[in-house]
Amino acid sequence: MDTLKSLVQPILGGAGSSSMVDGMKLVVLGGTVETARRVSSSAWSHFVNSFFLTAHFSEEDYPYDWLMLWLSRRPEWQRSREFETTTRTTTPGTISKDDHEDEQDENGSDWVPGKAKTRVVFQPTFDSTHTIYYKGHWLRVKRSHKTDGSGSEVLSISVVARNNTILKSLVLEAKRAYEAESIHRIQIYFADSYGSWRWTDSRHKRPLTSIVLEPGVKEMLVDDTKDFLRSEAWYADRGIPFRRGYLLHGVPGSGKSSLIHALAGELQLDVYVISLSSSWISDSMLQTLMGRVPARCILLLEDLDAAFTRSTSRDEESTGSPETRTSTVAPAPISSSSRRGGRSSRRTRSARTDQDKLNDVNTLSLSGLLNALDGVAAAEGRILFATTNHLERLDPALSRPGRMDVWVEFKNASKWQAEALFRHFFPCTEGPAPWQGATEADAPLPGDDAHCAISDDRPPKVELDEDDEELNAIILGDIEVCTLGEAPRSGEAASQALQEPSSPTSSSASSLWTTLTRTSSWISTASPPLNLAPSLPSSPSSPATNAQQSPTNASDQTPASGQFGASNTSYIAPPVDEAIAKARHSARPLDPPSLARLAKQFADAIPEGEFSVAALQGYLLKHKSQPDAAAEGAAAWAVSEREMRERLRKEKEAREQKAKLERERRKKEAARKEAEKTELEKKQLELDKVKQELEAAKGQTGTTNETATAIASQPKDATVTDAKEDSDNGEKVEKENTSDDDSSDEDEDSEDGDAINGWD
Ligand SMILES: Nc1ncnc2c1ncn2[C@@H]1O[C@H](COP(=O)(O)OP(=O)(O)OP(=O)(O)O)[C@@H](O)[C@H]1O
Repeated sequence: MDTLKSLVQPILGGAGSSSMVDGMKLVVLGGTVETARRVSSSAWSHFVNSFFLTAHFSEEDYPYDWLMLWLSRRPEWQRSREFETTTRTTTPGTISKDDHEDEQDENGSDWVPGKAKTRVVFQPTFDSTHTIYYKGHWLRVKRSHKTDGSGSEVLSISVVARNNTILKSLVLEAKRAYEAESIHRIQIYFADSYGSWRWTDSRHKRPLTSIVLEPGVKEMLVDDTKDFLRSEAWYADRGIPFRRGYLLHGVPGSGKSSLIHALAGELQLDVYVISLSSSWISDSMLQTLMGRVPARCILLLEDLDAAFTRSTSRDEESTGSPETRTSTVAPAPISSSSRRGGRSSRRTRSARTDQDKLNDVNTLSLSGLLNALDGVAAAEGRILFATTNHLERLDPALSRPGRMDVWVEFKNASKWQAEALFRHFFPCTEGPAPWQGATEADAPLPGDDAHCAISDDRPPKVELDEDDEELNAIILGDIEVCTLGEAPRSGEAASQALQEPSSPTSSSASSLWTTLTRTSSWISTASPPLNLAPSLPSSPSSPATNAQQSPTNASDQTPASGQFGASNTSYIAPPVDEAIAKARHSARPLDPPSLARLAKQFADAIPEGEFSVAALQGYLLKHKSQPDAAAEGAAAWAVSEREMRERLRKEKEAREQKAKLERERRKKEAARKEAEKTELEKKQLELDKVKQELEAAKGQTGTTNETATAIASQPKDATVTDAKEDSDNGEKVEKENTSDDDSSDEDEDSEDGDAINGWD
């Protein structure tokens, strides 16, 4: 202290202010204490943290969602003094009756099914640590933002434990809870413009029974996809990429998307959707997205043709071949003629520039798409579904086996579909058949007495069973029979089956046969179970055989064969939900004969293959509580709908004709203006020429004047005449210079001016 005093003393000028010294003492003391406190606190926190195990869960990964759901269900939030409420759905999105058990609306009335209500969930707040007791351990939970600048969230869970078993158990429990919640729903992910998959929607599973397709199609798809999912080892053994592609093509509103939705529910797979018509989709983006789909999922490429519509629109001369389409993607070189300039080349250059700009924004090429589908980065185990309304626009390279193994064509509704739709739409007093509530694939098909149903008691996830001979036989039956349709290979039974479609059938039946034959010919190229050929004739009750028989059966359902209506047992109405049956918006349940009669009346009134199923559904929706009116009014609706379509078609044609005439008029106008311009240019050139000639004449006149002056000095007068023929108007520009005319240069200039004005 004396030292300090001796140091401070000179500064204070010897005044020796003791209060100043005391103040400084306090500052030094305080600083020392604070530093000691900080050091000890940091050391303590390091010491404590060294006992904690910490797991971090990033928002982009699935466990984050599992854990957030798990956390939101923890009772701790009821007591917590700090929590966050949100209506953002990161959970499977279920809003079940249970969620609303103790909810009442503002009026105090209970929540009713169908009434929209927003669920509020409680979550840990950001950047604060929450403590949760779990299985004898205290968990420290913290939500924060990543520090990498991405702004995405990370959830950190710490626990004092010797190993990470408790954390593993926590994640597993959260996963199970999540799956239990999502068991009745499918998760939809959409590709975003950053190359990531964003969870977008959670939808209730759509029962396959609600999809009305010709018999055999759904069954074939369900069997084929299930078989694929259980064949991983088979593919691996043979070195075949474990991927399968399905191409659903056909008219709009025929059920392509609905079928994929229903299949996803049936297979318990999430759906990852890429719309190829998105402007931001590029080769590299597609590659990234394909590499990021999980191993087991449905990857849906919507509007497959849209990508190539864009390509062709970039280059009208595109032939549609892969090379051409690919080449359109590369920036178009500016031709030498356009570099030269000139009006037309300038126009070309501006068009090229526009095209370059477009290419910069959108660089999806066919080769890029093909690579993404089956390149090294493409995920294994995924089921690819692609939809298109324009099959003809697809390149063969896209739809070859290996990329698109199974093709299914969707057409406008047949009479059979119309009847089935009606039966599905209106409730029936009779209870559901034993197989109802499972999948329609499990339900017997017409003529199938000993259908080998897949157990109703299915586990939530598709279990793989390599030794399922029955299923192998099913698939094999499809393959062999339908392959024989193109190249007979497998025995008498199949040959007979092949002959069946040649019998007179309805168009719907033959279309189905086409579908199955084409489909199965693809299947035959890649499906695994080849070792069971002899089992085909011995498995007549398999869905494969059903599929093989369905063309004939489908034809049996047509009015021509008298099987419509009451005797049509191939489509059984879904079970009646009591709540729906009682509700006012739904029709009173019909007894089976009435339902059959009305369904037949409805189907009879609907022309074969003229309206989409979506259109029929729209009509039925208008009469959802009046089945009689729906059946009776169907014929009139079909007529009015046809008339309306005809009117719309004519209006469209008229519009197109008008647009065409307008285009032609504009074209003519442009041509006229162009001709005028050319004419003007020509005149300008001629005028320039005349000017030059006048200039020359002026020079000559100058010389002549000199001569004239010389002559004028002579006794006899002389006259010099200069005349110019006007080539366009035939007017003659004549200039007379007499030898005694003392015209100056200015006079001649003014004459020139008059001549130019005359051109103008
Ligand atoms: N075969 C069908 N069975 C049951 N419902 C159908 C069927 N076809 C269409 N629908 C109904 O019509 C609507 C449109 O169907 P969906 O979107 O599946 O047709 P799409 O073929 O995918 O059409 P697009 O090609 O225009 O995308 C849905 O509400 C669906 O319920």
